[in-house]
Amino acid sequence: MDRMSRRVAVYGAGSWGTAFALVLADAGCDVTLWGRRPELVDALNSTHSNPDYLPQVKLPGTVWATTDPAEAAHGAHLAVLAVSAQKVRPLLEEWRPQWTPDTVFVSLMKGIELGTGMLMSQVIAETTGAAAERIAVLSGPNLAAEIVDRMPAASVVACAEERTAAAVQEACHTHYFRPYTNTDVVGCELGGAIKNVVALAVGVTTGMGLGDNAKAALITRGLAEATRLGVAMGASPLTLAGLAGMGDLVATCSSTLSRNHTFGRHLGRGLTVEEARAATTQTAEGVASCQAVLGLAERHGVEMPITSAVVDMIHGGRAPHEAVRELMSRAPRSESVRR
Ligand SMILES: NC(=O)C1=CN([C@@H]2O[C@H](COP(=O)(O)OP(=O)(O)OC[C@H]3O[C@@H](n4cnc5c(N)ncnc54)[C@H](O)[C@@H]3O)[C@@H](O)[C@H]2O)C=CC1
Ligand SMILES: O=C(CO)COP(=O)(O)O
Repeated sequence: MDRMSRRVAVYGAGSWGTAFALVLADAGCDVTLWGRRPELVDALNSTHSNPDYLPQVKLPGTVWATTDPAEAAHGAHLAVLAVSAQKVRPLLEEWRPQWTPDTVFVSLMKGIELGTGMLMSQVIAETTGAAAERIAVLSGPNLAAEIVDRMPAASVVACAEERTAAAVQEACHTHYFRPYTNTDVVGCELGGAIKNVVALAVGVTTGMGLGDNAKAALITRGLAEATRLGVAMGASPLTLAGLAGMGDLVATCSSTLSRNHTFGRHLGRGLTVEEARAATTQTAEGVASCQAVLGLAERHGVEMPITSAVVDMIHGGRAPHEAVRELMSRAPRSESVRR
């Protein structure tokens, strides 16, 4: 990357946008972090911390926050998107004129758009007009609260154009953050979105006190669901077996830091969906995206019983113990059945 391209815009000053701004700054980039709330942006600039999401972070002086999206875009060759997946479309439409024909977009978002069933890379392509060579996604086991403590983590940067993936990899490679490249964008995005749904299911069984065998079964069969849908949509099963699939399943389904896992635990302990929502101040993407994932599964003729159970619990009023009973009483089958 040339000198100019060391300027990066990160949109979304929530947990992951803030943590990734730190990674980029540690990798030598000058980062402008866009946030929508002036009081949070002021706090970021005056304290170099993020009191609302990650008070423990100490951002270096090369991270500057702004509420002005045009200021964020100015001179930045990378536009990193870290807002909630269901909220990004109108923002991209509004901001489109601020980017240049060279801007490379990097999605950090792990969700599928409700209504359209589009992956975030597809939403970016449709709203900005950018070609696939300029759209990358970053996905992997990357809990923001660990990253800001500079604890070791690996991730995947995927782009149809290997050189773009390599440029993004170079922009965010630090001594504690190790990104791999991949050209399988669909596999990486599906892995990131579906692990959130599986983490909700694991959270439910954890909240119900159903033990580690249940957790292992959900993680493994959740991976089977992700792989079936991925293959039907053109992804490589190896991608789902990698960091963006299995890796992120392990992190998210094991960690109490995960918002999806925590939301599921609330349900498993007997909270209603509304009570769980009220207890969750940050984005738990699986809550909305589970419906979009199930829609994709139906469109592609793929069975996803865990996803279906999560949709039933969150959007259909099904009690957790009923969902567990239904999953366990499904007709016996071979482990190798593909669809
Ligand atoms: N937190 C984490 O550890 C990780 C999160 N992710 C993904 O990153 C994405 C962002 O998640 P987080 O930063 O964790 O969520 P968050 O809840 O901490 O922050 C969400 C951000 O989106 C913004 N936002 C929400 N609605 C908006 C709207 N209508 N207009 C403008 N901005 C709006 C919020 O102001 C906030 O800056 C999600 O897709 C998540 O799955 C991916 C990897 C790790
Ligand atoms: O994606 C994540 C870790 O890789 C964060 O998971 P949650 O969104 O469930 O907190």
